[in-house]
Amino acid sequence: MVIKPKVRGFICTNAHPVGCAASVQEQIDYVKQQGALGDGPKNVLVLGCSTGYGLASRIVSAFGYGAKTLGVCFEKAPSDRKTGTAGWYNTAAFHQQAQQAGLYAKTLNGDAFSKEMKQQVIDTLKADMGKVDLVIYSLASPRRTDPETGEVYKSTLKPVGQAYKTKTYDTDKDLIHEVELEPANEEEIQNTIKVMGGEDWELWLQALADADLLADNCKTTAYTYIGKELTWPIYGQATIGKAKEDLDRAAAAIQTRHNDKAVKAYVSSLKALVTQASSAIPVMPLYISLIYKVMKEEGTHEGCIEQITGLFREKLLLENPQTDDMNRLRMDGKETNEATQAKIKALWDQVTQENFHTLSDYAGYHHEFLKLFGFDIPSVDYDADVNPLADW
Ligand SMILES: NC(=O)c1ccc[n+]([C@@H]2O[C@H](COP(=O)([O-])OP(=O)(O)OC[C@H]3O[C@@H](n4cnc5c(N)ncnc54)[C@H](O)[C@@H]3O)[C@@H](O)[C@H]2O)c1
Repeated sequence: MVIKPKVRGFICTNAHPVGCAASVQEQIDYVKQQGALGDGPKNVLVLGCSTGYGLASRIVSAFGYGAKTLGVCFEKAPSDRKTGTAGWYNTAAFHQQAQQAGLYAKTLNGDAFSKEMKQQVIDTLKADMGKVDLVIYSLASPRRTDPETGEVYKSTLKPVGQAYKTKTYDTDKDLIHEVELEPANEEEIQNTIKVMGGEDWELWLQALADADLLADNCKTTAYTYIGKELTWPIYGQATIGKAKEDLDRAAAAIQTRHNDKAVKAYVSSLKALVTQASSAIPVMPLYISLIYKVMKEEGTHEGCIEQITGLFREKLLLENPQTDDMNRLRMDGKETNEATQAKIKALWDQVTQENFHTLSDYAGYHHEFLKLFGFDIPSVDYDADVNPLADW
């Protein structure tokens, strides 16, 4: 099968197995180039392990620290006629590399919010790995089925309190235009918290504790985006921000609840990057195209793998890491500092349909977007016939 990108709106509906493998390889190579990372986790559970920040966390754990990794993801398998999702191919490529390197890796594909998946993870840990010393919570999902009631909750991306009018960039139509986003009602806010808040993170830690699978001094982190004034109305202070605030509550609750094991639970704030999750958020493609421009000029541009390598090395794995006043680990300083934000704000105010492609790094954004699905990678021959089937 010859596979070319099929982009629909903010998503690409297919993926390239060879391209995904090349992009996983690139991340592994980056980690290996860092040399010895020192002492680290031995048994890592990564929830949301197949793309974006979760995949990078898994790669750093395995190839940076030699850890055994158990991953959970929600991906579609390929068939003879249809490609699998990028996360499927990334996972297949990760397994191939891990096997070659003699690293234990197992991945369970299914709904991480369900009781069944928690049980499968527990059974796998008991059979193969034993207690975990690091749990990464990196799920990004538009919906969640409550494991007790079966009710399905959907998250929304809306401002809170008042309507918000802003510039946005429509990647599909190549158009800068104004959007007015209506504020969420209370039910929409609560539903978003139910999906992207901390409840499921707490349930995971509780399930592991009940099965006696938390190692002493186990660390756990969930990822957040805090951002600044430009993104607050649609992120930090919006429905998704309310859900992320709930992670702060959950982190404190996890530490108190699992104090007997001296569990350390942190929310880690990462920088804005092109991932499947962020491309779906209004305003983010415009904002990210502008920060790519500014941060590349400043020499501070980073991708998922650089952010996560830094997080592990400089913060998460330290005994007493520096935190902000909410006990969060901050890796977003190069984006959110006043000087960088001022440059982005200046571009933001100037940007129009006419100057967008020169003022912003949309070319860089678009390249990264295609790369998420294994496309636009120079070393890959996209005219070649490839086998869409892959497994792990
Ligand atoms: N992308 C950014 O700019 C950014 C910035 C800071 C923080 N974050 C946060 O990082 C976390 C990960 O986001 P990402 O951007 O890497 O997203 P992503 O879309 O690349 O990854 C999401 C992962 O969750 C898995 N997943 C989704 N639903 C699932 C389910 N029901 N069961 C099992 N697995 C499921 C997917 O398979 C995938 O592995 C999120 O909490 C996000 O808010 C993202």
